[in-house]
Amino acid sequence: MAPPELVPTAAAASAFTARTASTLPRRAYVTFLAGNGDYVKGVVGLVKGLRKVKSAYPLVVAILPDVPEEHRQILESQGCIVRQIEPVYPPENQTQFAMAYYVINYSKLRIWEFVEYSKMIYLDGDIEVYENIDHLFDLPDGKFYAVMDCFCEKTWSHSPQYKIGYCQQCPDKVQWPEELGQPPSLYFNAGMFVFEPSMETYHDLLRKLQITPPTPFAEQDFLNMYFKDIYEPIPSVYNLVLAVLWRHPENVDLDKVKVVHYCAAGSKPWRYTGKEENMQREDIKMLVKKWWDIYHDTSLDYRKPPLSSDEADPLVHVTSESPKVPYLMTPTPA
Ligand SMILES: O=c1ccn([C@@H]2O[C@H](COP(=O)(O)OP(=O)(O)O)[C@@H](O)[C@H]2O)c(=O)[nH]1
Ligand SMILES: OC[C@H]1O[C@H](O[C@@H]2[C@@H](O)[C@H](O)[C@@H](O)[C@H](O)[C@@H]2O)[C@H](O)[C@@H](O)[C@H]1O
Ligand SMILES: [Mn+2]
Repeated sequence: MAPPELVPTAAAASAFTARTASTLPRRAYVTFLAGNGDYVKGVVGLVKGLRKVKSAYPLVVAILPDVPEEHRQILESQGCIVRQIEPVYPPENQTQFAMAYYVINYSKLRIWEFVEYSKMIYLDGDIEVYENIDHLFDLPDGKFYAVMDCFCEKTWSHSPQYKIGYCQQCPDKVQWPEELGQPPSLYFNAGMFVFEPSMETYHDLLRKLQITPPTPFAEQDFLNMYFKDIYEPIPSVYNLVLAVLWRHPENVDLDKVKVVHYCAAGSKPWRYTGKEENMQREDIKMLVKKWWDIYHDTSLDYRKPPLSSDEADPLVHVTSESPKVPYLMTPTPA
């Protein structure tokens, strides 16, 4: 039982509830952070980019336990909502992932348990939002929205698509040979997607993961299998997979791109050296500078909003007969 001096009056309680109900962000962006390395810079760049485009929704960061306290504090100081999650591992396997570290990306699946939000947009930490995309939250429920990937990079050299030069970005260039059966279903890049958290889906994902043999693109392959029937492609302006710039230049108008995904080898801005293939392209150098301009822009740093009147009043008028509701984080009276 909370001590009487801390139970708010009915008026304060209903004000709190009303404000919470109207302002509780039933929608949020969410990203994923693992390890004690430099991806935390990616997440800081992401939250500052969302602030620059005046997004109305917060950024939740699902962090693994191996993210150091110092990185958590950096994220909280930038206004992120930090949520610790437990790792998710695929079943025992001998799979060669396209990148060895992809095995940690299965932990992304934990975001389906963030059911305090009705709709979320997942963004990798190596993504930057350059134009407001809040309108994607209004897409109809019941579907899984994401941008189609590209199969032309060496990372796909294990696949039949790559071997015959087939890519969904240019389906008419190379016909899918009949002897290979059906062409592959539309396949999305899992660095950005619009989804609805749900405990039922969450438990089903984890259950199905344990009986699904892992494949080279780890959780991206798994999510494509799982959401195959409700996947809805959205335009590539919402997730420019950088390789498309040189693999399918006819499919890109950089002036219209809203979201850039720095997933090409050597393109992570905070690690950029310019040495890898394609990294000396003028458009890549421009996009890397664009990311750094946001990262270094102190005007985009988080500033706590001024407390509203009743929040500013350290002691919300309390009496003992008020209903018990979670009171504001008012400091205990001296
Ligand atoms: O050491 C790592 C590797 C990956 N990630 C997270 O997992 C996402 C997916 O990895 P990555 O973007 O490197 O994959 P890519 O899109 O380049 O294939 C990253 O964006 C980060 O959000 C992380 O936090 N730490
Ligand atoms: O764990 C698998 C990862 O697979 C995806 O990255 C790939 C994919 O985009 C390929 O098409 C590219 O060729 C490749 O460079 C890039 O790394 C997602 O971006 C990432 O979030 C994550 O799901
Ligand atoms: Mn990525």
